[in-house]
Amino acid sequence: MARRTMSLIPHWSSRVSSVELNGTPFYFSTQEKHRGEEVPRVFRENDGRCYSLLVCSSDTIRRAKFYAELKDKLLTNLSPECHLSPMCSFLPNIKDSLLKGYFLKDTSESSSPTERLLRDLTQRDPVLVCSYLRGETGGVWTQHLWSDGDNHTMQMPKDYYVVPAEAPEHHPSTLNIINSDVFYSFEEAYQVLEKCGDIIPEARAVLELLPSREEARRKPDFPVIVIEGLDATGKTTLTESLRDALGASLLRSPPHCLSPMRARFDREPPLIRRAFYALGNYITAVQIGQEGMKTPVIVDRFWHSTAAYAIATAVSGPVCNLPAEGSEVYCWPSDVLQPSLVVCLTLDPEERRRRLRDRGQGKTEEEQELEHNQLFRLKVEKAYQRISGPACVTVDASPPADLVLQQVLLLIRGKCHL
Ligand SMILES: Nc1ncnc2c1ncn2[C@@H]1O[C@H](COP(=O)(O)OP(=O)(O)OP(=O)(O)O)[C@@H](O)[C@H]1O
Ligand SMILES: Nc1ccn([C@H]2C[C@H](O)[C@@H](COP(=O)(O)O)O2)c(=O)n1
Repeated sequence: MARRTMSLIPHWSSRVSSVELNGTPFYFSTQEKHRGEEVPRVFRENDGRCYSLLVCSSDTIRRAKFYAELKDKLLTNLSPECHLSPMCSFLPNIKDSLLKGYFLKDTSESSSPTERLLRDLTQRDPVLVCSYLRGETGGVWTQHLWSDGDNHTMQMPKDYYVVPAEAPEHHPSTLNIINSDVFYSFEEAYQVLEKCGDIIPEARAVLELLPSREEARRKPDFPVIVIEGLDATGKTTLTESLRDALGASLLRSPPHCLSPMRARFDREPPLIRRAFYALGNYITAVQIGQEGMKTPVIVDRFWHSTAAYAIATAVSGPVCNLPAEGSEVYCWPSDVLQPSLVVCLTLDPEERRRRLRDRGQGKTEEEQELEHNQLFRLKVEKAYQRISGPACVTVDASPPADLVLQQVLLLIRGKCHL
């Protein structure tokens, strides 16, 4: 913790903080001198005490695990007069500079219980705490960075004034996507699961099933057609019909061999969960390489799904917060086999809900989230459309199943000479 804190201090006053109040971000920064700026929105009309908690550790697994637990830990131990809002701190436009945490307003009578809890956290956990004090007149607020538990002699910077800051050009939640949410090489995803081996036994089981990097890149002789789309858009129905119509092999990502471990990884924080799905694509790629030497191959979900769901989860707020079209975030990894054609099935939300209802099966938490959260669904669809190399061809899946099949067969015949 101390090493990570120390490395933050030289750039401390260049950092911008964002606090989300009812889904809207409010930005503030800090500076040594006060030049008459107004009080940032989050501190206005505030008669409570304010604190910020940012999770920071150079150990990425520890950081991800602790952030995932922090909210529950705070809600369980803080008094009901404490109000938490999601918060982050970042260096504008600097990749990997995002720190996530919570902003805490405490309106209880005594500061002691909250401060005792926060002090305990700084001593045991990878968290950086600041308290904010209102000046006598209420016209200025200052930020005080607490020293961490294991380094009492650390030279702390002086208190800073907090002032409003402009919204950044790129939404802060996009800064850490690469290799935290989306993995662009086998090595990067492998390293995450390798580091988890001691705490998640299933991670070791996954590593044992992995192929070599060369195997995952082997290009088959026959065309490879990937079918993508949200849950219940008709992927299973279509992929099975395509298999029969083309005499093709049918594969899926994640592959069947990972099914016993999947539920465990679905409960893990995004860093670990996404590394699992990323590695699943490399196993499927090897199977494609083998089957594709004998027959055409149809694949139910592949890298488009892994990237689109990860990006949509990582980026908070509306669709316009997503990285713009052409961003490197949407680029296909150079070590994953490129399909000949990717088809993305789309369906209007009402019909999708009807099909989900009719099917009535259990769903992953993320799929339940999709059902409830229109914004998330729009972000997944937009991310699908922005992924390039190969891009996906969108097909309306609302006609009857045999018509959807005919339309996709036409696309395949046009693109793959089958
Ligand atoms: N073109 C269609 N018209 C009407 N109903 C359809 C059509 N295609 C599929 N369905 C029905 O919609 C439901 C969902 O289809 P399916 O299981 O193929 O979707 P899926 O995309 O594979 O879902 P998941 O990703 O959750 O596995 C099923 O009950 C299926 O019979
Ligand atoms: N290649 C893949 C396949 C799936 N996922 C994730 C994305 C969703 O959370 C979920 C959807 O899968 P389904 O319920 O349709 O089996 O799995 C992924 O990240 N990469």
